[in-house]
Amino acid sequence: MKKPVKVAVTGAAGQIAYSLIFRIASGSLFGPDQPVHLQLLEVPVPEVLEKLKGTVMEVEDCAFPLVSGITATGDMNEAFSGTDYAFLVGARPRGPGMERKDLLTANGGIFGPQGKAIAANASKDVRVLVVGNPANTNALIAATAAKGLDPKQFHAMVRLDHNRAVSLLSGKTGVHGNDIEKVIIWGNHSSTQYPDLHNTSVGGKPALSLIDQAWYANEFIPTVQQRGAAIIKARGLSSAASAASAAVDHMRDWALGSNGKWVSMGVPSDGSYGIAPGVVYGYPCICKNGQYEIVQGLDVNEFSRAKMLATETELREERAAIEELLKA
Ligand SMILES: NC(=O)c1ccc[n+]([C@@H]2O[C@H](COP(=O)([O-])OP(=O)(O)OC[C@H]3O[C@@H](n4cnc5c(N)ncnc54)[C@H](O)[C@@H]3O)[C@@H](O)[C@H]2O)c1
Ligand SMILES: O=C(O)C[C@H](O)C(=O)O
Repeated sequence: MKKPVKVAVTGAAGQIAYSLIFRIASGSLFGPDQPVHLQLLEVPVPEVLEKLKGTVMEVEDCAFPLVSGITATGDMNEAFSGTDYAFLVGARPRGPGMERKDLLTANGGIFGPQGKAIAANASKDVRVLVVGNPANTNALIAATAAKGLDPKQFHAMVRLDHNRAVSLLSGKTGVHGNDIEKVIIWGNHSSTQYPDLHNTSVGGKPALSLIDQAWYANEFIPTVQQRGAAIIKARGLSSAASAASAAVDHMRDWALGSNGKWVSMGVPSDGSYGIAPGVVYGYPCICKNGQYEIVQGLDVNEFSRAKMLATETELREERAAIEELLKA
């Protein structure tokens, strides 16, 4: 048996965690031969910790062969002790009629202290995926606070949008998602994100040769951009199992490699494609040997450039709005 890896999940009594923890424990993340030690963090409020206890009891009752231990705590230093992989999920979700950036004030304050606690306690190679909204700017806050770690160790999740785009295109073309490649989500996990099909192939053919431009511009893009709101309207709660699934996809590809495939990841901009350095921006990435690289050299037409800039502008505005948190 391999040595267990330590996997932290924050917001561990919440609805995404209720799916995510069980996926990690069952081996969906690292495969059937990798034991995991679960580190579950919640707010130090007695009723919430009691609820977390209930989740832990259920994990125990699954008798998962791969779970080597469980730490459930309201103390972030304990939760991030020796962590190899961290999912920062704990944050308030939006309700109907809200944009995700409306959560910046409520949630921004969570991620600085957690970034600090990760830098102080986690493995120096820790990989952190921020799921809590607004995910891109929260990742920037956490990375900035985590002195001594590389900002590239902090990602934001746009994989749910990527998976939504694949699924929608699959439904339209009748080709299984397995045969759809090179979808890109550029920018923010928000309604300004740009789902780009200019490089996408569907069953080996260019996607844009199979769908008409009007459907792409007027149906496909807005549907992907608004899918989170559509789920909230239908369920009365924000997406949970699909978010957990996307989080597993993101972390697995980052850690184990994407096998040459393009995957969309919110990563700190290095200036690629003219995007402001530092903002956490959705890019097409290829992962290998535990590292990611932004796909370079793509042609960007005027249509795409305008949309990439719109989402970059929103991210700059979010960064300006929390400037004080970046200094703390
Ligand atoms: N990036 C994405 O694609 C994506 C997708 C879905 C949801 N989300 C976001 O994920 C977040 C969680 O969603 P949910 O549905 O699980 O919410 P939820 O309300 O069911 O659970 C959130 C949990 O986080 C806990 N929490 C709050 N502050 C915390 C802190 N400082 N430390 C540890 N735990 C803390 C709460 O006590 C709660 O139990 C929301 O912000 C939501 O908008 C992001
Ligand atoms: O839309 C939301 O607020 C939740 C989540 O970010 C989603 O995309 O489903």
